[in-house]
Amino acid sequence: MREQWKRESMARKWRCWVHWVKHRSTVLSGIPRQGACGRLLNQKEAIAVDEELMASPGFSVDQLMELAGLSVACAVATAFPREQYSTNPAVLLVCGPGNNGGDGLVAARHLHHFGYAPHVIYPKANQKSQLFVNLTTQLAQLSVPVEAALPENLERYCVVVDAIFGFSFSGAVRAPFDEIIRRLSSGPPVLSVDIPSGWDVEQGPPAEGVTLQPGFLISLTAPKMCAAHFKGRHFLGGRFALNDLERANAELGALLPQLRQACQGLSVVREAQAQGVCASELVPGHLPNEEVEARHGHRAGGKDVVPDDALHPLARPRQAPAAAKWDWVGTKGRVRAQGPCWRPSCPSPDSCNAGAGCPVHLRLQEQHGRDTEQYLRAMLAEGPFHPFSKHASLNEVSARFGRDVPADYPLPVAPGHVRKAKHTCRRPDCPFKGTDRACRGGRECEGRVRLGSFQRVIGSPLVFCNAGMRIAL
Ligand SMILES: NC(=O)C1=CN([C@@H]2O[C@H](COP(=O)(O)OP(=O)(O)OC[C@H]3O[C@@H](n4cnc5c(N)ncnc54)[C@H](O)[C@@H]3O)[C@@H](O)[C@H]2O)[C@@H](O)CC1
Ligand SMILES: [K+]
Repeated sequence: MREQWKRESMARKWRCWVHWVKHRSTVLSGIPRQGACGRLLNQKEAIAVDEELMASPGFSVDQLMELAGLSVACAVATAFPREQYSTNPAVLLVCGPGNNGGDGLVAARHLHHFGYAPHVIYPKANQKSQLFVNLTTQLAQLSVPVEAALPENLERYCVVVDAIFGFSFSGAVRAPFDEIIRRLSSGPPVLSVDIPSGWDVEQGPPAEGVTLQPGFLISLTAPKMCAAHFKGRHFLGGRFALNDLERANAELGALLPQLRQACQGLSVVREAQAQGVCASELVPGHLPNEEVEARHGHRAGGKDVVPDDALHPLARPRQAPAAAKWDWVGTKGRVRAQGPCWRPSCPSPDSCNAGAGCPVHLRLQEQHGRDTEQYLRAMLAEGPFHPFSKHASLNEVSARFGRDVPADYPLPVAPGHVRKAKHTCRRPDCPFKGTDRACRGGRECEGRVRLGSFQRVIGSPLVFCNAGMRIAL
């Protein structure tokens, strides 16, 4: 009986699995299904999506490139906000011979308008296509430098945009890009467009040789398989995906609410920059082996290039909440420490909030007596009273004269609302007995008696008063 139940259960599971696989493989129209991973696009799928976009919805290359380039510029503006720099931050854009390079040329134009100082390196300029000739002419008219060779000093750039190779790259990197990639691998942080240059579109970084390890990646339309090996901060740009593709790609589908908020062609660029809307950051967990901790971009030039507060909220390192500090229990309840003590002579400013436990307050009280005029003057010379202090009304005097209260300025020695405390301590050895300091026993008596202050109060001998016992030290 049990065996039969097991067999039926296995058969049920198998039928479910077959149904799921069949359903999944019938969604993408016009996109090769062999090797489809469902999560990340392989090279053939990426090319097919490109062709599909141009064939049926009739996107032109110019359109796609313009939107892709704008997304790249927005990703740069999000990762390296313009406001963090006093002058126009220099951005180096290294552009390759294909459309990936074209994205870089478009991004350079947008970055110029965003207030950055783009510098384009375009070693194998495409002179045959009118589109590329137009893009370089547009840059020339904005006085954006376009050169063939990588500059000697890369340190002055806040980020390098790697627009060398995209999803059509294959084989080993040929000259002159091999030397360029070698130099970029040890320079400033790198933001790769669609594919980190030199990486296999499906397998990821090459097993040997110098490898570019970008701290930032912006995938266009949908992440490709090599993105599974990427451990930096990941953006998604170029929102012209087909509905079929969105439906088929579960992870892309999960991102749709985020993508929908965004608008790729916002006319108000500042708003687009501020919200980072043109390039949506992927949430952790999107990629199969992505770890939240790996999203810092540490590997970009070996520096921690992304400040924690610039990370996606889910990717920020978790910090233990600061332990609540309590200063003293007063008649108004527990007073939370608000910050360091403001009194310059306070020996423990970090643990004291200038309240009743402040060593300065205790010292002056012992020195001049409780609530005496000398005490009040000495305290005002140290700064204002704690807002919960019974003398807080004297802070007006402090606000008026600062710490130099004139000697002839009358101070209310015993504020009317303050009841004079009675000495109720019943310890025979209470050090405050007979002094003008009223002790109510208990913790007040025990806790406030310190060796030094005790000596000052009663001179000698050194005696510690504790629960009525007399202990000679
Ligand atoms: N569908 C999309 O989402 C869009 C894609 N676009 C961009 O277009 C890119 C693809 O463009 P392309 O198909 O033109 O190809 P690539 O830009 O990837 O580059 C192809 C060029 O690289 C050269 N090349 C290939 N392997 C090489 C090697 N080992 N050493 C030296 N040179 C090599 C080829 O000779 C060719 O000139 C994408 O990655 C993306 O950046 C965007 O422009 C538009 C929208
Ligand atoms: K690239």
